[in-house]
Amino acid sequence: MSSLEEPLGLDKLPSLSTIDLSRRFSSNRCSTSGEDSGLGYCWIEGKTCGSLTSYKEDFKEYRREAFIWRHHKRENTHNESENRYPSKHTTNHQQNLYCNDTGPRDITNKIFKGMPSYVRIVEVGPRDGLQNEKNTVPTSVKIELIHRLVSSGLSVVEATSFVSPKWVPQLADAKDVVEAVKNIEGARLPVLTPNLKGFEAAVAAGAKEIAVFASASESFSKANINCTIEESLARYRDIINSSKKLDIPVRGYVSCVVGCPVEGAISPSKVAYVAKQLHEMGCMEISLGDTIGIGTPGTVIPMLEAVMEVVPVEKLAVHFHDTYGQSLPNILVSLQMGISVVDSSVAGLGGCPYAKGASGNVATEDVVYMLHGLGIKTNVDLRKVLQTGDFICKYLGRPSGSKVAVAYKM
Ligand SMILES: CC(C)(COP(=O)([O-])OP(=O)([O-])OC[C@H]1O[C@@H](n2cnc3c(N)ncnc32)[C@H](O)[C@@H]1OP(=O)([O-])[O-])[C@@H](O)C(=O)NCCC(=O)NCCSC(=O)C[C@@](C)(O)CC(=O)[O-]
Repeated sequence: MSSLEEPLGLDKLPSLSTIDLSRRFSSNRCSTSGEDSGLGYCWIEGKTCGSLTSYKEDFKEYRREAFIWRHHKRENTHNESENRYPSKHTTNHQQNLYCNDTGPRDITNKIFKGMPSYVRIVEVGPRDGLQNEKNTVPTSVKIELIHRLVSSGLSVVEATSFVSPKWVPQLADAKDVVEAVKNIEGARLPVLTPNLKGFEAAVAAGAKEIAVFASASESFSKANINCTIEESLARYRDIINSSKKLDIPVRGYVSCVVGCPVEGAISPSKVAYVAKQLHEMGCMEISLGDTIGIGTPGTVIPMLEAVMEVVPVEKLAVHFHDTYGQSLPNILVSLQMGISVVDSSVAGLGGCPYAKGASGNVATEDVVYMLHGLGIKTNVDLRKVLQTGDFICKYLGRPSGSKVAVAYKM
């Protein structure tokens, strides 16, 4: 059985016994019989039943309970995009994609208490995803990537950076990109600016939302933007003063919130200090970046606790690079702590050119798959994100960094 067919083992998680129906996902039970188009029957009582007949028995047994939930889900998915559910041509793995969308929303167990019902995904692929690419990606490809990401339902797509082309040659076409996408409807298209020069260039090109980026590590601040943390905060106060006059919202990033490629572990109090400064100067949201992807829930939780002491949780976002494969558990604990904005990159693209060893961001496809599996809404069409990841990976000539994308193609 492929890994995707392994039961999720939800019944093995601690204290899950309180769930009336500890349901287990198994792809061989996602029938395409059409008996129930896609709802409710992918989660079967935690019984091992491999055959179709036992599935049918299970299904009858839960049809009643599932009815209310199925009816509710159907209402919610009424206006979802077409081809939402498996057809007879759908492969087994592709079925999983649809079945996973039926994750039991009514998870009552305490470990899921307080989880958001909706998570906003901030797609950073066109910026963070491409900035580290060695070979120049044509402007036309970047523009198509942004269009495709927006059409998948992502409501925030970070488009580019207005930084020195000497420092980040890949994004030297920032002006052309913004001029080409600025009128796209249905999504916010923020751009990074490290100083007033970049801010003015971004506004002139038509940018309507800005992101500034400080660091909790002095060494990384110097390496990345050639100034100290305090100097960067002073620059950002100037940007925010200008942005307020133009009614342009500004997001603030804090990089190296867990570790720094030079200094190693970063203290949560330092992260909290920088986040507080950005919040108090007027950033509408603070994204906490594990730039080199070394965080685990064991280090992310204390960092978030420290930051949440000084910045309201609803103003926070998390931004995990996936170097050690810890992004999804880090995101899960972040959600459990009340955060509901998650940054990710299509196909897991990305990495900061000034953070040695930083791998790509967590893949948008994998984040959406996990969230939908928890019954958390994202308004994102996973199939379209997969197609977009396929598009950019084909252009870059390399496999996707998304596990869901790899499984989906099997
Ligand atoms: C900030 C600077 C410019 C300082 O660089 P500097 O050398 O100190 O700047 P300068 O003021 O001395 O100017 C040097 C040259 O750059 C030009 N310049 C100056 N500013 C700009 C501008 N905005 N746009 C375009 N050009 C600019 C300026 O005009 C001058 O041009 P020259 O006279 O040499 O021809 C440089 O260090 C820089 O561009 N750094 C950006 C690096 C970067 O983008 N890193 C990746 C960001 S990702 C990240 O930070 C992490 C994040 C956000 O993803 C979250 C996470 O993962 O943790």
